[in-house]
Amino acid sequence: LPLIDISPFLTWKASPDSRAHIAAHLAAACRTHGAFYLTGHGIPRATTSHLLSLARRFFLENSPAEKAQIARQAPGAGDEDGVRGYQARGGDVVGRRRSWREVVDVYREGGGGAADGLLEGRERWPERHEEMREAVEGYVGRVRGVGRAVVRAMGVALGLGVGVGVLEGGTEGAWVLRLVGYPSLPEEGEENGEDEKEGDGDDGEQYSCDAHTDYGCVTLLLADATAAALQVQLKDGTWIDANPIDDAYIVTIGDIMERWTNGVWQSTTHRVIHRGDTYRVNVPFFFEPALDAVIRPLDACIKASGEPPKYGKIVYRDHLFAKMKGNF
Ligand SMILES: O=C(O)CCC(=O)C(=O)O
Ligand SMILES: [Fe+2]
Repeated sequence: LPLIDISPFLTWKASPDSRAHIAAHLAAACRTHGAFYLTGHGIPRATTSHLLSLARRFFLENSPAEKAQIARQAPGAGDEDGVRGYQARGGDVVGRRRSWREVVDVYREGGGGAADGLLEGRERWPERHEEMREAVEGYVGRVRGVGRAVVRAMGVALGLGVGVGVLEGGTEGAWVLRLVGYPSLPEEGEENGEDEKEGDGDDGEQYSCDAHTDYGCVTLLLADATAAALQVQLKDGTWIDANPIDDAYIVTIGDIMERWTNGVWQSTTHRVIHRGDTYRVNVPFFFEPALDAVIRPLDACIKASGEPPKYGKIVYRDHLFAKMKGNF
């Protein structure tokens, strides 16, 4: 996968030439690979490694009962909104398969404005997870800035001059942060004593996380050093390992970006097959449009695609809530 240094979009001092240079690389990366390594993001290594190690400790050092204290609840139970919190292995479904992983989902607070209270909840970090709450909040403050820089660069890459509509109108975008823990997949044929469908596809293959595209705008993956786990599908259908590079994010394109670009950039199909001995930890950050953003193919992209608009108009909130209700 290509390497993109985003630093010219994070400082006022960068020359227009340096930005144009990066934007040209970015355009090629998004069109041909749909994923890239992001360097020059400016988030200290201490911040990212602290968050990864807290996530690892959360998954490995808490009992199931302790984790269940922040388990996802049905919408409407207390002030729960049915999307935040912990899901044990087997709870999370991607594609047609149960994932072989445990997750904690953290959403921006502030309400979704849905009649049924979806996204109206608050984060619940029990006292003993205070350090985690602080680390997540501090990290989100920084990684959102990187997300903004990426979409600003994408706007330039698409010839729009501004950030692909994400920041239009000054409305603050939505976001989701996920802490993910991957135990190693069981050996082939090994009896795991549980629901045999778990992690097990129709084709007999096992996946830690089945092939999918992310539903939002762009995803910034902060992963530990585990190699041979995440795979990205190239446009010709072949799968390649997207192994982590020290201090770089792996960025993938989501469905919203495909709609905005009228398919000039297609959302990235990816999956996880983790057979290594170690417990893998990953913290994807999903950088999203504002909930009230109206998403339709952008005029410049319709022109560039040389095709009529392929996607209708949607409001991001409706798109997101439909995904949430279908458990993605
Ligand atoms: O664990 C990974 O590397 C990817 C996770 C992922 O694709 C997701 O949670 O959407
Ligand atoms: Fe994903």
